[in-house]
Amino acid sequence: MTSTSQTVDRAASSRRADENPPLIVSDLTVRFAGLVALDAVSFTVRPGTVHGLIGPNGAGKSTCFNVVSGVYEATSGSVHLGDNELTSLRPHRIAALGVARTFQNIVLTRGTVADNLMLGRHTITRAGFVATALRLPLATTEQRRHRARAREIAQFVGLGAVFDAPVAALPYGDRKRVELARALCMEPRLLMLDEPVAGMNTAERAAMAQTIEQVRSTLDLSILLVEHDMGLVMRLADDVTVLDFGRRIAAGRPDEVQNDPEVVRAYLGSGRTPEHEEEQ
Ligand SMILES: Nc1ncnc2c1ncn2[C@@H]1O[C@H](COP(=O)(O)OP(=O)(O)OP(=O)(O)O)[C@@H](O)[C@H]1O
Repeated sequence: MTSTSQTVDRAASSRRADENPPLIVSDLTVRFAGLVALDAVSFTVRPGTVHGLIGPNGAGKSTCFNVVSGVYEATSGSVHLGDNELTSLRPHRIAALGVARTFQNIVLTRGTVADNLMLGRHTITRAGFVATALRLPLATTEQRRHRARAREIAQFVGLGAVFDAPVAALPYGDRKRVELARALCMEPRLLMLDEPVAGMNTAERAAMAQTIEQVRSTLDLSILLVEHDMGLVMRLADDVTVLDFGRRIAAGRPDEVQNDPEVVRAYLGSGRTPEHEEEQ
């Protein structure tokens, strides 16, 4: 383990054991006008595990992400992070409980890597806006502490050398890493990764997979992973839930669901197979 991951690890292990609760999705239903995007979907992300949420296009994966992070309202059902019911909360309250997400289509083009990572720290900054703007001593000390932590996290995901560089100047793969680092800067208990390797070339995918493995083995958090690259899901996930037309059609270990006849049928119906999803 590198000295950077030891530092990041120390911060994570200083948390209490009960600070990594399960995410429990129960009978979640979302309707848009006449369309049922999610139909009584249930699954649990066990603490400290990687849970893959997969399915063909339009299966309901993003809808599920959007409900968990508070962007969409559930029609019925519930989402709990430990004892906390998330379905009635606004996105910033859910983020404050330790749920951080990355976005499929990144739009990071402004500011430096450091600026973007400090946005992630914002949810856990105690000093108020006015105190920070007036550069009051306590706020200045806290800002310095947050910046040091942001730099550690940048180093952890391999962005240490470009910490002060403008995001717009970075290659695509590194911008996806900024998105991951921004989410990690929120010190999440649940990290939701929405297609973390979409649009990447083979080398970038392999490097990102390694980084996610390192995040998982070093930090005390759970990961909910939506990804079309089945190779990545099979490599990283402990459990997998498969959706099709908003319904859960299979759940279990990656090797179990990959060979499930209903999963194969769903992917064949969509014109792809689970094994070949990454080649789309
Ligand atoms: N805001 C919305 N308004 C109306 N329909 C929506 C909305 N968001 C999603 N849908 C519909 O809900 C269904 C599920 O979409 P969703 O984006 O959740 O699927 P997905 O599994 O994430 O697909 P992909 O892999 O293509 O991202 C689709 O039929 C989609 O058109």
